[in-house]
Amino acid sequence: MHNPADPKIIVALDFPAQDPALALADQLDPAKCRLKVGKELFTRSGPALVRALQDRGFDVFLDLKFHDIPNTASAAVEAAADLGVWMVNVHASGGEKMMQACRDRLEAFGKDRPLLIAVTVLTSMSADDLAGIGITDAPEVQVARLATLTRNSGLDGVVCSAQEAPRLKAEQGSDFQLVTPGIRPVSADRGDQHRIMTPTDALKAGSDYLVIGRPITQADDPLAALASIHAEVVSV
Ligand SMILES: O=c1ccn([C@@H]2O[C@H](COP(=O)(O)O)[C@@H](O)[C@H]2O)c(=O)[nH]1
Repeated sequence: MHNPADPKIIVALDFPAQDPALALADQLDPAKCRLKVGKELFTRSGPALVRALQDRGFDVFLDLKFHDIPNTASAAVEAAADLGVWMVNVHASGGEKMMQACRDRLEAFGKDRPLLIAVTVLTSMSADDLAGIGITDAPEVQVARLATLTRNSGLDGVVCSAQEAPRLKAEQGSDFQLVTPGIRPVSADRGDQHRIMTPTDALKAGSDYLVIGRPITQADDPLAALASIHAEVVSV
């Protein structure tokens, strides 16, 4: 059910500089969406940009997908927590020891710690792409395997496709958070995304948060695009 205190839409600010990112943020309402800062924008604009978004009242998901040895990944997660982000992520394929080290490093932050989630199988990947890296299971099977590893490592949830949400909610429980990119309104271009779903179908399938980038940021009228998606999801 829709909870106005917990916006479900996370707008991916995939911009090459801070000016267009802040220009869009200045038109958005933190009560209606959260914001995601990924590799491109963070590499160009860094922690100052994250603080500028937080100063405007936004929860920030720092989507840097850390994947490294436990000591390095956990130190990076701690740095994200020091920044006061709402959510941070690692790659589940970094393994249980890496994920546990990241979770342990956040304990010192108590109730102020960010949500820690793990990427399972990128939503751009198909079964053929997985086979290309030596994984012959279907994407849904590999996602389910990594979700179990993630939950057993004590993390809060996973990044997956909404297509996998029904299975993950059944297997991992309703409290295990599902963050789903690959969201495409009916008429939107899928671009490089493979495992996609519409906003309404994703929420019905069990997604907790919808990550949406180009259908909003590349629209002729980004505000109208977001308003249309928002109107669609508040009625689910
Ligand atoms: O599996 C994943 C993990 C992360 N992403 C990120 O989400 C957004 C999606 O943007 P769109 O423009 O709506 O495709 C983007 O920042 C990705 O880095 C993902 O797509 N899939």
